[in-house]
Amino acid sequence: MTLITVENLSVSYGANTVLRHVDMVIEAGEIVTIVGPNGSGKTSLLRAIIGATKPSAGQVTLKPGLKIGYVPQKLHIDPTLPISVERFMRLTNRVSRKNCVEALKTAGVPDLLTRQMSQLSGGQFQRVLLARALINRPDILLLDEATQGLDQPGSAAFYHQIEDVRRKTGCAILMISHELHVVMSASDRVICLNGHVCCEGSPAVVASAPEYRALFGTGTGGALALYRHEHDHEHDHSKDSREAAE
Ligand SMILES: Nc1ncnc2c1ncn2[C@@H]1O[C@H](COP(=O)(O)OP(=O)(O)OP(=O)(O)O)[C@@H](O)[C@H]1O
Repeated sequence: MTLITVENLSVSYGANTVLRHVDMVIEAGEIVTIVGPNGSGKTSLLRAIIGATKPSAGQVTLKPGLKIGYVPQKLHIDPTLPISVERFMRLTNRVSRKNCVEALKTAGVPDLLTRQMSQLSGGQFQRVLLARALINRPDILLLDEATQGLDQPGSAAFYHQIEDVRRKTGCAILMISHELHVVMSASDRVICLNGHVCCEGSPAVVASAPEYRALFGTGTGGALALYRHEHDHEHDHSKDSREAAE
């Protein structure tokens, strides 16, 4: 079942057109990652999907009644503000304590309910944001650079958590990331964006696509291999070494 259809989408800020003719479909239950250099329009695309930015052309169609959970890039909470995890989670959602506990469990941090937000580690904080996005049982989670500020093992652990969330809840996931090598392992499909869709496909296909390599170089090919054991596809390393030798 199709959750989101983006057709011929263009987004402009004044005379500056940042997205041109973008077509994209997100199906139920899939994990899709959008990669692209700074300023390539990734956030603008997410904002157009949630209706926060108006397209200058084309359209976004959501499945009727689609429930979206949003995990922001970063959220600043005044460290002097005493607020518990439970209170934070219930600020914007009218939910029971039981629902909070369930969501924290799904996000991999079952024991944080009574902790202070200001005392959480970066990874715990992002998982609380994830739990908050899960409370209303969304059909799809949107994550905008959700691992910013985490180190590489922390990011990898967060993305494994995302895969686990998908397994447990069946929700689709659309995420933006710079950390191509880490995030790709968790993705069914990768869309490489640079004002338009440059290329798209399985992580291995995108990593070896000339358009992707032109934008990001060949460095991530080897790092992707670190995660190969989690996939049933093959990655053509002969090409990497050939290019490295050139
Ligand atoms: N509200 C706005 N008004 C004017 N220009 C904007 C606005 N939001 C974004 N832009 C411009 O649109 C372009 C795309 O920005 P966007 O944030 O969508 O890219 P991004 O791929 O998410 O970038 P990054 O990886 O740096 O977060 C940039 O050149 C940015 O300066």
